[in-house]
Amino acid sequence: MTALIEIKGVRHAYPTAAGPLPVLDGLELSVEEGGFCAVVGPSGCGKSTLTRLIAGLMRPDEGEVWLHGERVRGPRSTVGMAFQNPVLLEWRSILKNVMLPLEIVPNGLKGEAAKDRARHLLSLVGLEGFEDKRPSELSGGMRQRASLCRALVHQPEVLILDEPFGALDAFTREDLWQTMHDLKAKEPFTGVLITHDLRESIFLGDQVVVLSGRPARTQYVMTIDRSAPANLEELYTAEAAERLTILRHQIEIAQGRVPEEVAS
Ligand SMILES: Nc1ncnc2c1ncn2[C@@H]1O[C@H](COP(=O)(O)OP(=O)(O)OP(=O)(O)O)[C@@H](O)[C@H]1O
Repeated sequence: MTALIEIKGVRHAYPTAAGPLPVLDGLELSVEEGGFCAVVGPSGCGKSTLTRLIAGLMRPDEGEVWLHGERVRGPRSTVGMAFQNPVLLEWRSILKNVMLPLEIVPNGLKGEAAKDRARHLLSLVGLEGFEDKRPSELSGGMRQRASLCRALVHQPEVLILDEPFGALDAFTREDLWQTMHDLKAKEPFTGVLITHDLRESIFLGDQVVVLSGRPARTQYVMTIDRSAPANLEELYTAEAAERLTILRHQIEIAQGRVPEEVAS
């Protein structure tokens, strides 16, 4: 396996009226091709900044970001993104919302091929029959499913998910977690998931990275074997409870609520 995403010694500070605000401090991250990395950390530690760096939407002050052996120096169409707010365009049908990236990326599918691709993805997430609806006619969970299809329609190398399930109720969220696993089995991608939900991180990730408080560095990395098909029942095992305890402890360290030596 080769690393598809490599982040090496990334440092970044935002200029503010009060002077530079250091956000990332020597961050290291490596995600293998086909891997799914869940990133957790205290609020405001720099998680979204990390996603913007991977997508090439900004460049770090120091350090390097590599995607598939190429240094990231600008925005890349080979990255798909989905956010907590699905931001679908109300004047377009669900099908046309999903097709949007194909109109923007160079060499995207056109015409019937584009429609077939969008329809295929919508059927994979259980939205067959909703292609002609407007976004406001769908529930929040359905809109988020459509947004996932839109993020994947141009077969991006990397799918970045920034708290995509954060605004959903607990049952819908768990449904979407299972949908993510089904999607990944049929539409393989390399994923980075930003989340505040530790259960989500261990259910979806094969790697969970805990960032320290701001300025963030990589504080702790947990790897999870994903060779067996995912099943929500696995969240109720002793192994899951142990993982959650470890991660909760790491978050407390990151928040400065527990000294590092107490946890180790
Ligand atoms: N463009 C900007 N200019 C100045 N400061 C910024 C900018 N973008 C983000 N920040 C600040 O940088 C810090 C990190 O922001 P970021 O959104 O990356 O954190 P986060 O971990 O994703 O936050 P949250 O967990 O609350 O979603 C925050 O203090 C934020 O206010």
